[in-house]
Amino acid sequence: MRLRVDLLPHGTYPDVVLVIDVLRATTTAITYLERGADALLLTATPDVALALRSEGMRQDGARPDGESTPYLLGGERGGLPIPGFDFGNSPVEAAAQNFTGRTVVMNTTNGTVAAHTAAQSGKHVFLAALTNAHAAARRARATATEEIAIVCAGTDERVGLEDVYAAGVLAEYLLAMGESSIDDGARIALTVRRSSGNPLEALGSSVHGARLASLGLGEDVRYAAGLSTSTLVPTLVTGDDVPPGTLKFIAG
Ligand SMILES: O=C(O)[C@H](CS(=O)(=O)O)OP(=O)(O)O
Ligand SMILES: [Mg+2]
Repeated sequence: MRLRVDLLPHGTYPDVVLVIDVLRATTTAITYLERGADALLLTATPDVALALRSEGMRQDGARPDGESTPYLLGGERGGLPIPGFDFGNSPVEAAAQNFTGRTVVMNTTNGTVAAHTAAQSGKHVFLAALTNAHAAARRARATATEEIAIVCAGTDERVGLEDVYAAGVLAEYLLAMGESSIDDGARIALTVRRSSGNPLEALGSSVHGARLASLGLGEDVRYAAGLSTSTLVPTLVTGDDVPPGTLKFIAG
């Protein structure tokens, strides 16, 4: 088995891909499914998300529960909610809601883009964060036949300490589960994990963690630092019901 860590999304992925965007997209995605969402649709652009909702309203009309569409929109630009969306990209906000029976359509600056890159070639694509680290590692190990690629989303095409740290946590778990050859990306991630303190210290010291704190979103950083608080692993599925320009993830 090969274990590979890409510090930014690039290249092609022949087998299993774990996409990480700890702050905050994959942490928030896990939370939506934890809070009962039927599915997540990760869109390529905000416009695809807005068009989906308009189309859903046109087709469905009013639903019996008084809601006009099964779609709820979550996402951000510059860390703040996108105009016309229902939610930002906050796991704390998501954890306070009940999404039963709803599909959450997500678009974010980095995480949803990384998922689209991974899905272009990956055979099995999962979303991972610190909050589901152990379950995601187990799932990857059980699924892979040749390679596990951990793909860090980064921020605006720059490497993010929070994602590399989480990749190191996943790599540690994976190496404890069986032998693998590891690339230099995995060595870097393991070194960062071992030298950056506990999860909250690591996330808090990252540029993006500090930026979120300055936006008043420090509670999201604290939430994202919760290690293996969930056993849920968002899993990419395909099928005729997946709208163009989106990736569908369900709870696995
Ligand atoms: O919401 C986030 O934390 C970031 C947004 S940004 O880096 O502040 O623009 O988005 P994500 O896609 O979750 O990295
Ligand atoms: Mg991020």
